[in-house]
Amino acid sequence: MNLLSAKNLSHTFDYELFSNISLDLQEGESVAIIGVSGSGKSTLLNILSTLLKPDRGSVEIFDENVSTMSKKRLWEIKRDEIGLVFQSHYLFKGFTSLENLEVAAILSKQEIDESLLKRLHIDNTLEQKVTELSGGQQQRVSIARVLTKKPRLLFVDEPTGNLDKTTANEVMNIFFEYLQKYNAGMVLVTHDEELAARCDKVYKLLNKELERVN
Ligand SMILES: Nc1ncnc2c1ncn2[C@@H]1O[C@H](COP(=O)(O)OP(=O)(O)OP(=O)(O)O)[C@@H](O)[C@H]1O
Repeated sequence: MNLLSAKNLSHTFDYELFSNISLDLQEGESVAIIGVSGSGKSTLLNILSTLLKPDRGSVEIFDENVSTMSKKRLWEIKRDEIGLVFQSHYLFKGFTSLENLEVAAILSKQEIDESLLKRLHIDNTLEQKVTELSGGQQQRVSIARVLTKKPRLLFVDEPTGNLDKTTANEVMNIFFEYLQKYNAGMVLVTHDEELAARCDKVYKLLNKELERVN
């Protein structure tokens, strides 16, 4: 089964960003998308993660077409199976770290993994309001929150932007271990070619096409 299968996607804002691009993602697989600023990487990620409807083409998740599935099914998939790690964290601002994690745990009926909090070095921030944390700490709380719900699909946009190199590597290790443990898949958008090279496949968005480079 494909976790994700996108076929012949095209999208235009002020200009055509890409046309006729296709991408598949298997269980346990990681795919990186690189490309210059403005080439449409984040737009593509938004389409793959069901946040944005493509002008043309289709996205299938677990072999089900997103554009024809019921609203209820799409909502379930978004709630339980899609994990978004974007630069803007969308944490609940008046809440502590722990409360943010508890919301995810309750909604998805999953347990908070304390060893994950230790590895992300946020186990000592649990009682603090997230607004009192540094950008890098907030980013790690948002990563912990996403992984708490145990999604099968991770969509990750520049996940290590706020982090020093050692922490960034540890975060990527956590993602890769997660993919193996839960048979999940990850689409990673990044400018960092070193980071991209750790993925199973690397594509470049260039001249409106998605070209496999690694
Ligand atoms: N909602 C929107 N409405 C109109 N134009 C948009 C919208 N979102 C993105 N764009 C435009 O589409 C183009 C591609 O943006 P996108 O964020 O997908 O590129 P990117 O490759 O991710 O860039 P970066 O690497 O700088 O994050 C840009 O010109 C941007 O202004």
